[in-house]
Amino acid sequence: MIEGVVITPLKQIFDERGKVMHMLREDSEQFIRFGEIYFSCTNPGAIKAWHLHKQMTLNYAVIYGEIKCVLYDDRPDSKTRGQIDEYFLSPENYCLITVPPLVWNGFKGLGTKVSIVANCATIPHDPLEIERKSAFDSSIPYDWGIQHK
Ligand SMILES: Cc1cn([C@H]2C[C@H](O)[C@@H](COP(=O)(O)OP(=O)(O)O[C@H]3O[C@H](C)C(=O)[C@H](O)[C@H]3O)O2)c(=O)[nH]c1=O
Repeated sequence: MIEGVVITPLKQIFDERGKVMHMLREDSEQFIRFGEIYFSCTNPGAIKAWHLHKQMTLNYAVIYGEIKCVLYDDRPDSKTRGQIDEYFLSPENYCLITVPPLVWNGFKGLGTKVSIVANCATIPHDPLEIERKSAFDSSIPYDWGIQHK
């Protein structure tokens, strides 16, 4: 796992009316501070990548649909420099993925419906603290196409 990334399994509480999905509480080990929560909705097959936040710690949970979330570490001082990690996130694999600043991240919508990624972030959205690259930028060694094995 990329240095500084934390995966926390999350609880869902079901009853005949529906369910409650946990996400983040102030007494969680992963809680740093509250900046903003927003929901990124991704169409099937769409790729939202690459983003790098210079200051924001991300806390992602996929509350609906399914995404492939990909992380790439190019931090010069990181023990996991050069590593790519893939996570398949959905209510069926319901967890919080905490991503520290300076780790490249992106995701692709899977399945046949819109996917909703909640981000409970440590600072409010600020376009000036985000760096972006095309999903197909050759400086990141990742192919977003489906890999048939
Ligand atoms: C998040 C946000 C976005 N915007 C504007 C900026 C763009 O004009 C437009 C789409 O934003 P963006 O291309 O950044 O959307 P996503 O690719 O879904 O990414 C966003 O959601 C994923 C999960 C990330 O964590 C990104 O950091 C976050 O930016 O909404 C705002 O005006 N306010 C906001 O709070």
